[in-house]
Amino acid sequence: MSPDRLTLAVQKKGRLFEGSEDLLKRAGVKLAYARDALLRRAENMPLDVMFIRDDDIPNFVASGACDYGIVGENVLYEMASRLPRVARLETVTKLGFAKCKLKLAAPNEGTIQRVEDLAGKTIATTYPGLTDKFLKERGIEAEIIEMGGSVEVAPRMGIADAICDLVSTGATLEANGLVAFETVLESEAVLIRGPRAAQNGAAQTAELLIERFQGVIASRQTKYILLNAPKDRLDEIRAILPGSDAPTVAQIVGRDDVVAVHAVCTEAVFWSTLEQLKGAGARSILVMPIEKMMA
Ligand SMILES: Nc1ncnc2c1ncn2[C@@H]1O[C@H](COP(=O)(O)OP(=O)(O)OP(=O)(O)O)[C@@H](O)[C@H]1O
Ligand SMILES: O=P(O)(O)OC[C@H]1O[C@H](OP(=O)(O)OP(=O)(O)O)[C@H](O)[C@@H]1O
Ligand SMILES: [Mg+2]
Repeated sequence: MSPDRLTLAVQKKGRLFEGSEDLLKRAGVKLAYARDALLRRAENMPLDVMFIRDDDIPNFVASGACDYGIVGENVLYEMASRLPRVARLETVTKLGFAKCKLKLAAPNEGTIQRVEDLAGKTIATTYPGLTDKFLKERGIEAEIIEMGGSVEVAPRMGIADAICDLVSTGATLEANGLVAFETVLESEAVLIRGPRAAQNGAAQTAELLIERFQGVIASRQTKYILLNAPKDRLDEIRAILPGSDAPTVAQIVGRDDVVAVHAVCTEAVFWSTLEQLKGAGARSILVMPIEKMMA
């Protein structure tokens, strides 16, 4: 691998792939077309993107095979519990996608309803390191059964009494007659940096890419709001605008009682926010996405 090109490891296919691809695209990275390639070069910057299985990403980065990686915190911490060099990896930034929780769950209306009930029981999981750490911290002795996937079927098949697995909507748990009773970890995709990244000749590219990633993340829920506000209710309307400290207030030609307000809102704008604004007298409310942001 060229020392002057930055390397970034991302998941080849799966739940992290789409978010990683979207982030790169929004950050202006143009990847050269290559069908089923393990490595794709960026056409417009000295960057190579390596497509691998997510479990391999922390170790690829920790060993210096790649400078950076995009991986779920769940996999990062699980691997960190097994490999000291992974435990030393630096998390550069959270990326705001692939949000899920690692949870303990057991059959509906069974005898396991809280963590203490796990003593002497069996727990199936793809995350033995994280599960073990959680149980040890609480002084509970239980047998951990490692599985590669489809963990939710384990109790029904008589393989384990409980499970420790990822949950997002909860649909998979429900479909398998399971109920969660404890959260072990809250996880999302993160950007990790390896020990050799700083020495790479393309460290400047990394700086630029990280700044762009942070811009993409910040602009995701940031919205630009335009509205007309009665002058005498301006303070009330400003207080409703989510995460906006300095809106622009402009005159409207021919109107003395109403002003135009332009605001960048850094927190989520819901339908209920618009209803509140309308209730405070705002009219002609427009909410627009922001494509790019740089501080
Ligand atoms: N239901 C979910 N909702 C949101 N994020 C999830 C969900 N399930 C998993 N994730 C996140 O996405 C990551 C990848 O999940 P995926 O199911 O694609 O993994 P995998 O099958 O182990 O993939 P690979 O073949 O790369 O090893 C998980 O480690 C987790 O961080
Ligand atoms: O709470 P839910 O929204 O139902 O999501 C949870 C499921 O999603 C993940 O599996 P995935 O669908 O990625 O399949 P996999 O087991 O093959 O990785 C996870 O392992 C759960 O099984
Ligand atoms: Mg995996």
